[in-house]
Amino acid sequence: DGWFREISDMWPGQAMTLKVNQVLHHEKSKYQDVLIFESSDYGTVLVLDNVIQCTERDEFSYQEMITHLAMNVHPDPKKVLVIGGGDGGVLREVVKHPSVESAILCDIDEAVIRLSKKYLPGMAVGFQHPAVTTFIGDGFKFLAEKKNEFDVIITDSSDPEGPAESLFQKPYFELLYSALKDGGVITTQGSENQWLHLSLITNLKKACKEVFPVAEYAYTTIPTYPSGQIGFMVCCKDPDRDVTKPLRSVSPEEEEKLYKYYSKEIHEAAFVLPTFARKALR
Ligand SMILES: NCCCN[C@H]1CC[C@H](NCCCN)CC1
Repeated sequence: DGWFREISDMWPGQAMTLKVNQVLHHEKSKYQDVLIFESSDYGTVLVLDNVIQCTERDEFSYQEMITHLAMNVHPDPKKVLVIGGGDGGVLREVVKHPSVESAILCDIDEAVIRLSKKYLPGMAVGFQHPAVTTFIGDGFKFLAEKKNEFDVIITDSSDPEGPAESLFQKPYFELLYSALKDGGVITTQGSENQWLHLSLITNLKKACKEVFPVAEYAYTTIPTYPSGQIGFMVCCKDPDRDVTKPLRSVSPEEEEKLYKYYSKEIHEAAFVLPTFARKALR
């Protein structure tokens, strides 16, 4: 009947539905089902294994926050790694920082990169920057060979059910820790939000705290993710770093040129949780 329904046991009894004007592409890649459709009101939509990954209308919320919550709490990020992120949106945000000399992306599925370049040019623009290098492969294996190499690592993955499952467990956070230089920062999509599976976030934060001295949970509002928001873990190797406040910021005028969602006020507000969530994540 012309509607896409995001039904999943990860968010029982609820489902975002988007009106479909036209299916643009649908294929089974080596790893997942890839669907791209033109929606009536959210622009082009990328769906993997029936889970909404991003829509043109609201992707900036997620891409900006998962990137700048990390980049702006590092004093001078030169070398950045993105695990996942095959649609290019996070890369687009990373290269907004003049300090970046090298931005490397490792995504397991070439289909996501290929199809994003064709159907999501506003995000895939990130691949065009001269500082960007792209690898196709398993981020877990890629990281295992990297020691003391990156200032910031952003894990922009799909959800725990599917090819990204290993990116939500403690061994992965240990790999991240050893791939980071001193003072390095990571962000990872928090797999759920405070309205859904608070226990998942509690476990994720516990796993992060066993590896990183600093691990804080932040969230952003985004209409097309379940319950209209998504959380992030923000972790740092430096025990004295307060990740809830940006180390670097630009003027409000400059912010309005650089960002559509992020600001230094939003950075701090993102870590302020409602009482029920604050108690659960203590
Ligand atoms: N660059 C955008 C990729 C988006 N990554 C994820 C896609 C799935 C989405 N599920 C939200 C449902 C709760 N897990 C979280 C972000």
